[in-house]
Amino acid sequence: MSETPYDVVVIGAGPVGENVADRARAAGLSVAVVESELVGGECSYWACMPSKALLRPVSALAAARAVAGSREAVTGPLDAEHVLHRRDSFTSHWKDDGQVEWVESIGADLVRGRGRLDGPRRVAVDTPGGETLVLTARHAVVVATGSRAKLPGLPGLDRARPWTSREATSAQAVPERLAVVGGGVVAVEMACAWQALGSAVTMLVRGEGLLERMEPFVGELVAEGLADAGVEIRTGVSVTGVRRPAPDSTVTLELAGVGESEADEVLFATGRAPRTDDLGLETVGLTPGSWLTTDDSCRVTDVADGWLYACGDANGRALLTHQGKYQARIAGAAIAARAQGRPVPEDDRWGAYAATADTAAVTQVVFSEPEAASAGLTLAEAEHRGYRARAVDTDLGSVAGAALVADGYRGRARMVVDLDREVLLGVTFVGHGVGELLHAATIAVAGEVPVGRLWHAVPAYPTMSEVWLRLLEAYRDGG
Ligand SMILES: Cc1cc2nc3c(=O)[nH]c(=O)nc-3n(C[C@H](O)[C@H](O)[C@H](O)COP(=O)(O)OP(=O)(O)OC[C@H]3O[C@@H](n4cnc5c(N)ncnc54)[C@H](O)[C@@H]3O)c2cc1C
Ligand SMILES: NC(=O)c1ccc[n+]([C@@H]2O[C@H](COP(=O)([O-])OP(=O)(O)OC[C@H]3O[C@@H](n4cnc5c(N)ncnc54)[C@H](O)[C@@H]3O)[C@@H](O)[C@H]2O)c1
Repeated sequence: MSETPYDVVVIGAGPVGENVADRARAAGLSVAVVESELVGGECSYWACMPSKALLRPVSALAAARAVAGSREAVTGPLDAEHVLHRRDSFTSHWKDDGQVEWVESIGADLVRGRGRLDGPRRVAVDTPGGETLVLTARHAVVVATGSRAKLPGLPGLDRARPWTSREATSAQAVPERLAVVGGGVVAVEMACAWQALGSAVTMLVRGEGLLERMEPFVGELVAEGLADAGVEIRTGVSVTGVRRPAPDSTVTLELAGVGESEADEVLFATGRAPRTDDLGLETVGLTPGSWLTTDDSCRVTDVADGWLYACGDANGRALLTHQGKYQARIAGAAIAARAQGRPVPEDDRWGAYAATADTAAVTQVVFSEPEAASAGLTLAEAEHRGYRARAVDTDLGSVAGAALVADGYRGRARMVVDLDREVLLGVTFVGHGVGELLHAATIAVAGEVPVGRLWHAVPAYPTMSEVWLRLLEAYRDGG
């Protein structure tokens, strides 16, 4: 069997694989990128882009309805047909020509097919034409195969044709009743979108609230917003079985101790599993189906000779496109430096080859109505890590800029201060439009800007950013 040598072989052409390829090519390395579905990955076709295209009209409508004067101009609900049509254009109608062109433009070779490790530095690709190609890597193989929806092993589920995030972001018709199982980010965003598009949504949440990994007030305010929009939220409910007797019949969910719930479609938004199960991990001594543990340069820790890297969802560090792309930039730089014999210092916190933000300054926006946005640690995480930390809270609605944005603006902000160094460990906002407030917080956290210096970062009047003054005042006054 012929073998084609490259400096770097990337498995998976999602946003993360594309970015590793770009950085390696920029350093003059030869690169092959292997993709089994669409170049652009989950993010472009079944995750970030289509979900945000579904949610933006919800937020635009809420903005207009929140202000006297424009409120009276809004005469009806969302037009689902137009929203779905606009969503389709954001996925390029599930065609990847544009992204293929981009891969070609950086001078990487795209290899269509399913890639599998075939021993150290070797990748076997089963092509759509039925051939198997072998690619070898002089310097690095990068696993960027992402994640897929994880479904619980419930009786009847496999015959019930459940929606996962793929169907929830690509559906072409609005179900009359949609049950959503889960209380995490996918559940919240999709409940928000489909309720606004006309479904009667019921959320079946196993835990006590929504978005439990964020500050507790986030889940509370987001739940209020969803309930105001008409979503029924049932917490502390476990689904124990699913029945759909015929393909076009309704679906019945059996709930532990509280009867049943019926819907036209059911979305399981119950977390993610790494796409590493059919990847030949066993040929290099790793366990198929596992998250790939890496060091901060994204090099897989349990493989000798340092040739295997894992970036993006596949390493489980932070399941977000922007964090994965950040890892890709860092891994690409580290691969190039090591290939060129330049030093890559170990444990170089905040250095060019260490994805430090993955543990200290992860950013996330939940695009529900209201939005939630966070950078860095929650108070609970900070305390868990042993920081002497204090949370400072303020009501976003009391900021003049927020009152102008919406009549009766409801929102909240928190900063978590490291009392020993007087820098911020984390910041969280919830309220309409807070996603665009986040980057200032990100810079404060990642930059470890002293609280004393933040007083000199003067927010413009009257913007919502004046929330920073309220937070600093509350900290100064011991609040
Ligand atoms: C509904 C939803 C909404 C989301 N919204 C956001 C958001 O707003 N913002 C955000 O930051 N994150 C969001 N995420 C998370 C985001 O989608 C992921 O973090 C991101 O897609 C990870 O990128 P990746 O390149 O690691 O993996 P993916 O995007 O999953 O790409 C992996 C690629 O590898 C390919 N592949 C897999 N196995 C093989 C193989 N053996 N051989 C060849 N190719 C292979 C796949 O076909 C795929 O193209 C969302 C997720 C979901 C489910
Ligand atoms: N805007 C964004 O940034 C965005 C949007 C969507 C997804 N994402 C990313 O995608 C990842 C996956 O999101 P997700 O919502 O699927 O996962 P998640 O881990 O955030 O939430 C999973 C939810 O399902 C529940 N659950 C798990 N197993 C269950 C079971 N058997 N029965 C009932 N409930 C169960 C959990 O308690 C939790 O509420 C997230 O980590 C997030 O980072 C990001």
